[in-house]
Amino acid sequence: MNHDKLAEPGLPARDSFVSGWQDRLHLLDSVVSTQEEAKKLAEAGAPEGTAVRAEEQTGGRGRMGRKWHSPKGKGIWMSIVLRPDLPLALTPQLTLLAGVAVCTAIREVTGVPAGIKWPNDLLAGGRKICGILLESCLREGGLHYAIAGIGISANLTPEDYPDYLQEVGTSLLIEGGGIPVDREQLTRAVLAELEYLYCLYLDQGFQPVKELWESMSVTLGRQISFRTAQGRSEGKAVGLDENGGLQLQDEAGNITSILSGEIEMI
Ligand SMILES: O=C(O)CCCC[C@@H]1SC[C@@H]2NC(=O)N[C@@H]21
Repeated sequence: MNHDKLAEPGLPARDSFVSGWQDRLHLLDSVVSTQEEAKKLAEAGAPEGTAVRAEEQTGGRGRMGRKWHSPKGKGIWMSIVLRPDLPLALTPQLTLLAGVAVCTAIREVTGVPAGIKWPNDLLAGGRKICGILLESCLREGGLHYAIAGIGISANLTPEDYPDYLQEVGTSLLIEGGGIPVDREQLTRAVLAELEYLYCLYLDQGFQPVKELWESMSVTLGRQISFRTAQGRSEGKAVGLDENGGLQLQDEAGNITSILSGEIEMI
């Protein structure tokens, strides 16, 4: 890992940071899912930062077994190999890290005021513009590698969305007043941000990522409804815990964390 790129102490010198991950990008045309393509590369020993982007996914997948709509030439459908030396319990932090990186890149390149809904959705205008899927491969009970899948709805028009996504999905094109996104520029920015933040994380731990995530969150301060084994429950989102779980405060002031799952902001 390029620790020599990080200035010490404090935050790294961003201006002098040169991304190497941009040179490890494989561009493909049509694939079932870039997650599978990245896994093949990881199994063959590809170094971390190796990325696969496809023009189209015929079987793009989201969290919880959902399909991910990935029409040809319209988005950034990309998966990146990560090989952190990390306890399994901390892998959710990587999802949050990826969210911060993509949110930063989107704001910088397009000016669209994206925000992060815990844990991994990027929203603009209250609708989803990006989803992140982190899949872990285990070996001998530990993390062997992780694949960070990033789906950014860049240049989709309203007509590109099937009926079931019309109300919930949007794109950078729509939210940016009809200005098409340069997908190559945004891809490079995402990889540079991701590499930078990942180096920072390995060097300094979760705290800097946590603070950035909290500053970009559209979840904090909101009343949240979430599903538990006992049914639905509610609380006010007040912060992230040290593992990346969402801290919720109930009416009595008690704080508990949720580590995974889906929330609704009410
Ligand atoms: O919000 C979600 O449910 C996560 C969506 C992740 C989609 C991306 S697109 C690139 C990569 N390949 C996939 O099949 N899924 C991820």
